[in-house]
Amino acid sequence: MIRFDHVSQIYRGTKKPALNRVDLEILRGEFVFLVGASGSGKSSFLRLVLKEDKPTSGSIHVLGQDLGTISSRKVPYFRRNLGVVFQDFRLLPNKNVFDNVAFTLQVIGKSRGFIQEAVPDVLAMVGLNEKANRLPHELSGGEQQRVAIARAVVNKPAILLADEPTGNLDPLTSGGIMQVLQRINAGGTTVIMATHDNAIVDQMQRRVIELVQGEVVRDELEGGYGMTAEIALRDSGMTAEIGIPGMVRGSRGMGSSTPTFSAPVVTAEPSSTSEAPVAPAQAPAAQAPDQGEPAVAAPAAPVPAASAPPAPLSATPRAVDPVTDQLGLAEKLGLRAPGERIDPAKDQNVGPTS
Ligand SMILES: Nc1ncnc2c1ncn2[C@@H]1O[C@H](COP(=O)(O)OP(=O)(O)OP(=O)(O)O)[C@@H](O)[C@H]1O
Repeated sequence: MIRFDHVSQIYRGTKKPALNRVDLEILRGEFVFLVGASGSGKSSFLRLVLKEDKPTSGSIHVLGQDLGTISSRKVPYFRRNLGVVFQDFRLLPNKNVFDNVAFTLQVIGKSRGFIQEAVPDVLAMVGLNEKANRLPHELSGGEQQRVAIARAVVNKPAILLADEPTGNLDPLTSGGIMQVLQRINAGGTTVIMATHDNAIVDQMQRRVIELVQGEVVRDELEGGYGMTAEIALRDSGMTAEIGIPGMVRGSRGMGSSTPTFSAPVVTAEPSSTSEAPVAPAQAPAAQAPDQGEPAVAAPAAPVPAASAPPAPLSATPRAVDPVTDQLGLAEKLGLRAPGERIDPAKDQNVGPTS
């Protein structure tokens, strides 16, 4: 599903590779944590999967396509297979929850009927069906992240890329977000999550790929956060305890005491706009536990497998252009090829009918 062959990334003006001869394969349906100290190359990896950057050397295959040969005209179509979630949510502040999620579908030209069915389904999946008419600023941080996740998966992406999705949330709220991501993964979507959240990684015991200075130093099927990454985390003062409902905090995974390299794991295939993004409602440390965090509805069906608005993944906190209009944002998110037109009739009157 995703294969990196000898991939290196050296940014212009730098000497040290952000990624250094990375070889790995991620199979359909896997849940993978990307861990490593700040600057170890996690976001660079995600940007390459999204074809937001081109590697300096090596080849990348995603969903059977050699990213080196996809024409720029086809990139927006390729990206519709990928959903992306960010630490800072990036919701459209003047649109309600329904319309934030519907926006992705409108941009790719889905019919009003499709939107009216798909959006409530995905909002129920993330536990927000009661809040379809709320504006982002009327939601807690955890709820805003659920909207962002709903938007990312409403078009059933095969792959969900999450760049520190719990980075702005308190531990309890983070646990709720992880439940949602687990549910999405259980529906068959491959999830790749870059994180500094050692407690989540230790608790989930999923595949862990650890990067140190752009090199894969550990690739474990059921790993913990790992000592190298943890030391870096401790030095930065960013540690947390979490509680993922239904999960017992287990012992550390092998390799947590000493970073070891093991061959990439093989797991079984699963069965199966004028608005700028809104910033987190509260600062991470100051945010109170998400009291209104909804109990998430049981998955009625496998979660829709593609497309978040693949917004650019950037290494540093992203500056937001407040004057970006919807058309510009859609193009920027890679949902539409530059110059591609959409039917304006489909762009209007999308919202809950009740
Ligand atoms: N656009 C860029 N131009 C130059 N250097 C870059 C660029 N983006 C990233 N880098 C450098 O590449 C290295 C890897 O950065 P990257 O953002 O991938 O790390 P990261 O593991 O995601 O870090 P963090 O956890 O802080 O988000 C760092 O040394 C960073 O400074």
